[in-house]
Amino acid sequence: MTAVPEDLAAALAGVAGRRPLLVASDYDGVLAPLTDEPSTAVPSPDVDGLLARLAAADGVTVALVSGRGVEDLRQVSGFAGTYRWVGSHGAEYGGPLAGELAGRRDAVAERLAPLVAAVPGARLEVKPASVAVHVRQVTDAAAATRLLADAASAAADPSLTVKPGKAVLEVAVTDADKGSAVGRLRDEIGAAAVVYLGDDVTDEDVFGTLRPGDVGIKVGDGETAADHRVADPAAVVDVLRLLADRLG
Ligand SMILES: O=P(O)(O)OC[C@H]1O[C@H](O[C@H]2O[C@H](CO)[C@@H](O)[C@H](O)[C@H]2O)[C@H](O)[C@@H](O)[C@@H]1O
Repeated sequence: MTAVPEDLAAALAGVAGRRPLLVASDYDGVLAPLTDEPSTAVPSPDVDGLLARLAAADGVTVALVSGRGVEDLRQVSGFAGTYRWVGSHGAEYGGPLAGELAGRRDAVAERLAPLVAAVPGARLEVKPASVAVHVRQVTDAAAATRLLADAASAAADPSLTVKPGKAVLEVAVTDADKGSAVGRLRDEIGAAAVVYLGDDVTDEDVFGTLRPGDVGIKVGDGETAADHRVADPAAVVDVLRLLADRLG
């Protein structure tokens, strides 16, 4: 158990009385520690219970906002609570994606596959609205950097959105972003305040939209527009527990 930084504890105490309250979180690197293989990135056993406690509080909505597709996120997380599920960096919002996107995504995958196949350890992940080039298991750092640059060049097309992340580069066939998705949730719920936790570049799209009285929490190192920071997913568990305790 780690101590929640004092300024963050005070901010959580401030937000705990506001309703409706939206508590939204990224998944990988926040609710689940990063792993070499995406299918093994599972949360600590406490996380679902804490999220469920938050979601059970009157006037509180819990949302999972991930770069993963929603089905993948449901499976890998094993979460069973009543949450809002937003996947594919916001492209999957309130239901599955239009089928016509799959053809465009497959064309991107076809373009990137030979580049990935040429680099030992690299992997291509085909998701509902994007293709991700993973280099976490590429041992040659220069080859990994080159591959990400080559993939970005191959995806230089105004109809595509390139999203860099942790040991990954995603090429999306929509221009959805997490900031717009959280804004949409905020409006839909009429949220008086938002708590958002994230660790990666794509989460900065959310931190940049937060308003006075909201609580943005960056997990781990790196530049951020968030006002608060904790070290890792273990510290996130403590933050969720403190907030759940505050909500009663
Ligand atoms: O928005 P998130 O929920 O954080 O999802 C972002 C991406 O997460 C996954 O990749 C990342 O986590 C993997 C498992 O720990 C890790 O191996 C990889 O290096 C990370 O980039 C997922 O595979 C992607 O589809 C998500 O977009």
